Amino acid sequence: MPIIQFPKGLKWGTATAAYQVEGAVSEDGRGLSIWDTFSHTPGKVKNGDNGDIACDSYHRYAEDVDLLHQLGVNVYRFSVSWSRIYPNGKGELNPKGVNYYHNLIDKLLEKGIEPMLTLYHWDLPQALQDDGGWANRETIDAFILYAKTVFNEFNGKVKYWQTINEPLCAAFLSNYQGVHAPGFQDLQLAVDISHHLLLAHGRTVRLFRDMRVEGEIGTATNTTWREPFSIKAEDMEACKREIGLNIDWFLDPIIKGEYPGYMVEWFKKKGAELPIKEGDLEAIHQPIDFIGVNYYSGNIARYKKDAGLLDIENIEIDYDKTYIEWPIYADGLYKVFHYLAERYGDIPLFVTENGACCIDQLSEGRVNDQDRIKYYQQHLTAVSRAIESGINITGYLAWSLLDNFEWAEGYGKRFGLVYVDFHTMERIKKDSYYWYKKVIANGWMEI
Ligand SMILES: N=NNCCOCCOc1ccc(-c2cn(C[C@@H]3NC[C@@H](O)[C@H]3O)nn2)cc1
Repeated sequence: MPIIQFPKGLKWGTATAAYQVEGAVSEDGRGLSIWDTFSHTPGKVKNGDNGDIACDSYHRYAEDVDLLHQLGVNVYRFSVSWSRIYPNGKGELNPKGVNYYHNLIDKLLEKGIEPMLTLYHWDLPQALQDDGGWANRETIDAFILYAKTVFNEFNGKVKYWQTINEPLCAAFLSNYQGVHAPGFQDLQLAVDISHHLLLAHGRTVRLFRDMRVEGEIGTATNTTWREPFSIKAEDMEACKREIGLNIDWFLDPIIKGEYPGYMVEWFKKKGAELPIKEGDLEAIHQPIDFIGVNYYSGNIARYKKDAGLLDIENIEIDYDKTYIEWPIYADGLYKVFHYLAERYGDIPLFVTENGACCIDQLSEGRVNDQDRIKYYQQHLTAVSRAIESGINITGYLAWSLLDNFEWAEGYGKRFGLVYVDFHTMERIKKDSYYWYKKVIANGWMEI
């Protein structure tokens, strides 16, 4: 059986996010977030699911850290709930919220696990949304206050930091497609918010440097791949737009100091213009220590006039799909790595999310998720191919440690290495957990 060897220094871990796992939404002073509002709005989330309890990780974090320790990871990525720290987004600090994250981080460090802290994973305090949310530039100031507080509290304990998770989703799924909180459908609003999220990112990185916070700070970028259906210019340009909205739109301003012109023109044609003010691009254009790569899927695609935002249609016939209907296309991850290296140079790439949604049948206390194991084998092969090609990949985090609240899909879409019985909160290690544990321990995998 051939094996694939990984470099000794590659960091291994898993990832979660506050609203998806914590629960305890009204406990110890936490304020409401836009996802509390959105998930309690009828029709927004499948089965009427919400994050009120989720995986109850707020009370069970020690158990979760034990699962991480037994798994053998050296990094655990989680996010801080802004409205636990500042229940109204700014103003009065909530010490009990701060204390929860000290307890979580201390427990991780006790077990020799490096925390990777995401400052914003979509759960904007509702009080700030009531004042216009990310459409209001003043929300950026509130974010900087929040970031400063988190940096002050956890500097020295946390060595890996991420600013804003998947700004494509936070801007466009949330304000153009309208399928995520707060649920607007307005392209100009989405473009405005994408710019303000980049401003928040850049000013946070500047603050991180000015405060001399220890460690590394980076992004958490949606990535996807589109293989042109043909070599016709219209097909290739359509694919470039899809990849460009995921990657170029958010990383060019950070790394190159300018937006991708072809996308600026595309949005202008669609009636949306960037709200750039004097000094904005300089504020965004701050050196980062790594690009966080969140990859799930890709496919063949071609130009189709007036199809969606980007005049593109997916041709998915060549691929098996996961249970969330995303095509399985591991070669796309390999191409994303090369795309990032060619476009942005040798900035370290850290895979901060990759994983599969599977049906996951619990039978006699076991979940035989061979489909998820195969997904990981395929995508870790892409990681190894890229590393062997000279791409600077420093870590790999599986999404996710636990089955959790998968946003508008609710709890019916399971991504965890650990099965969660949402009636009892029992955690049950899936076969993929044991498989991943072996890969981490050995530093290689059989294929
Ligand atoms: N043609 N139009 N394109 C422009 C608009 O694209 C629409 C893009 O849709 C998308 C894009 C990305 C996702 C997605 C979901 N997850 C899983 C979560 N990641 C963070 C963590 O919380 C996980 O739960 N990762 N990525 C879904 C839908």
